[in-house]
Amino acid sequence: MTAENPTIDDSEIACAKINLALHVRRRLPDGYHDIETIFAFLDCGDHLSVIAGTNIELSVEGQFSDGLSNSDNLVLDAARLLALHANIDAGAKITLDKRLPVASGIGGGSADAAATLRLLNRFWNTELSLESLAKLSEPLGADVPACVINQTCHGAGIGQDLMPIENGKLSGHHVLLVNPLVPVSTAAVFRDWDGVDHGGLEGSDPLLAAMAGRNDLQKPAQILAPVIGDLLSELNKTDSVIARMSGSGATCFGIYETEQLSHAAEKRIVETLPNVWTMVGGLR
Ligand SMILES: C[C@](O)(CO)[C@H](O)COP(=O)(O)OP(=O)(O)OC[C@H]1O[C@@H](n2ccc(N)nc2=O)[C@H](O)[C@@H]1O
Ligand SMILES: Nc1ncnc2c1ncn2[C@@H]1O[C@H](COP(=O)(O)OP(=O)(O)OP(=O)(O)O)[C@@H](O)[C@H]1O
Repeated sequence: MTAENPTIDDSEIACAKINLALHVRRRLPDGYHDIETIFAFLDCGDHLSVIAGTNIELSVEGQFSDGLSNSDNLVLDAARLLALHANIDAGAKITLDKRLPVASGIGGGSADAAATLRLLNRFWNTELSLESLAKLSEPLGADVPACVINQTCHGAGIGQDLMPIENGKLSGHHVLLVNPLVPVSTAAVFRDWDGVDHGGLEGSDPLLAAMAGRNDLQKPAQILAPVIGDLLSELNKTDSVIARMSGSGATCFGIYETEQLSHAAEKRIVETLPNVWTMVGGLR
């Protein structure tokens, strides 16, 4: 067993998260916001692996490792949180292969923290249920519990009141992610939200609810990163059933009925837009 050739038990995918719709309802006294959202997850993302070690250590590699710390990282926060909670003096040498752009609205650090909890829960035999891991993860960030659950969920509160939902009409669809390689700060985007409650989500089928919904953070994000408008306009020219910004941006996604259509859209997008990062995946 090596980090280069991990067995399934020693590795975990930090699946990219998208917000099929994101309605901001209210600013809270602590500066956070009540939202209503539908989280969905791709079957691809960052890769984590672990081997035995005396201390909890992290090494970061991969396309987006530049500038990411191996000492101040959500992966380490998650590992320490689990060790403390389980009251164990365990070590782990973790490797993070960073494939998702940083500060991009698709989970990133949140998905890494969540994957760390699932991975170490197996590696250390701490045997917490997924629901307990999700609860434990709340202090790590608003998106982390949903990333722990790692399946389509309705989210309320600050995004941590979760209800898993069936994929319904979304089943079998594929997703194209497009990021303009411009980092966007989540806090800055929430700060510029217009402060108006435009209403909640309607309907229970995630695809239909998403189609009827919106992303209230698009406007403020697009002021910070105008290129979001170009991404959406190009995605809308493909065969997507929905094209929308995810989270606080700047990543936008298209949803397609087949894998073939998602790859055709990716080809078109990279031919049209210079300097974008793309990823295609199935929905979990
Ligand atoms: C935009 C979303 O990605 C949608 O799923 C999330 O709401 C953000 O989740 P996240 O990145 O895990 O957020 P955190 O790391 O907890 O918070 C980053 C910053 O975003 C703002 N924030 C986040 C979540 C929320 N419901 N309201 C907020 O106002 C706060 O200013 C906070 O300081
Ligand atoms: N493992 C990690 N991967 C990415 N960012 C991390 C990680 N650990 C800590 N961070 C910090 O978290 C910040 C937010 O990055 P992240 O990629 O999680 O944002 P995001 O994609 O906007 O997430 P979300 O969709 O949850 O809002 C970064 O500026 C980075 O410094």
